[in-house]
Amino acid sequence: MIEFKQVTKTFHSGNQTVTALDNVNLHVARGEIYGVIGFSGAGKSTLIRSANLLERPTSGEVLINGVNLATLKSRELQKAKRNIGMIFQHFNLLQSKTVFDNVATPLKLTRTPKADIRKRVTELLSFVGLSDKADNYPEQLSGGQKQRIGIARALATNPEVLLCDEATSALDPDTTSSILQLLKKINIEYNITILMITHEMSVIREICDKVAVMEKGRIIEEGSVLSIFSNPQHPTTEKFVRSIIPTGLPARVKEALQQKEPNRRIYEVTVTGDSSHSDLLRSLIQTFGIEVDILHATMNDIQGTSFGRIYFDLRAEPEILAEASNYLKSHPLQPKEVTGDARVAA
Ligand SMILES: Nc1ncnc2c1ncn2[C@@H]1O[C@H](COP(=O)(O)OP(=O)(O)OP(=O)(O)O)[C@@H](O)[C@H]1O
Repeated sequence: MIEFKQVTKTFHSGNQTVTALDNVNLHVARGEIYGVIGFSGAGKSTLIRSANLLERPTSGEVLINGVNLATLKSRELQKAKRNIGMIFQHFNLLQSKTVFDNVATPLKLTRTPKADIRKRVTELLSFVGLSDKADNYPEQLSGGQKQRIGIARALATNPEVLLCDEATSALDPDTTSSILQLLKKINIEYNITILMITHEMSVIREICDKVAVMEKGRIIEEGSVLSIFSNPQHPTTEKFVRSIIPTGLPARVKEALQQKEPNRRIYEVTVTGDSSHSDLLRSLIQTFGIEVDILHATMNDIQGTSFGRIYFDLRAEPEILAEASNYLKSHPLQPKEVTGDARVAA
């Protein structure tokens, strides 16, 4: 649906060259909500603005439904752009126009008949829950209401794609949540593909299916939200995950990790929704007659699927521990021995 192929964008200011996008490849499938997260200056805005040609890539191509917008003539380009709605951090509403006229603007530009405009705007205002605000002006609305109007306007031309540029960054947590739920509703009811950029992991956690992490113009990690949250690989990704899910261990567990004893080994296992860690622990006890203790466990929830990390120790004679260790090496849950592991104990 949206495909970035080896996209590079450089800016020149004075005698300096900034590479805002550095050979970016990204694929957003139809119907997905795809989040891109990164710290300030990572290249997120440039990325999302390249999706509708607000920025033209220096090299590489962006395809929407297989079409590279940069190759279209102006008329076709206008038509293609109507298929891509966009909402902004600061809403970008026209202050001198009423709510109704703001939502109607894209339809007036396409010379839609008046009666059709009225029908569509009325429908959209009802969809975003603001039918009673049609005659108000933007300054009479709260931030959340302004964003709802921004969303209604973005949907006016029935787009297949919605781009969200830090759409909730100016809003308080409750309002953020209600706007995110509205975006989810749009995704489900209208089957609109959503590409959003944010610097808040909580936004990704609440509604995205997939996430890409950007740093210095590159995508450093991507995957399903569950896999990124439960098993981040890159230190920057880990930092984002830690920003909403504390991963620190209690002092007593850290202490235990540092003590090496011949009759004891400590393991860490990451579990998600359907993975059965109790089977793993039971089989250790039954097969090896081993003593198993859970030292610490964390559990979290992402869009209804739970995931977490369990630290357990095994106690037995060294030969039995060696056998159990071999068994664990080939176990599908891939428990990792962390006895004396300085990284985990830090
Ligand atoms: N028009 C421009 N001219 C020169 N440099 C630019 C321009 N737009 C972006 N840049 C630079 O490109 C890099 C990426 O910027 P971009 O705005 O895409 O990052 P971002 O991740 O969206 O950051 P933020 O969250 O702060 O908006 C930055 O170093 C920025 O200074």
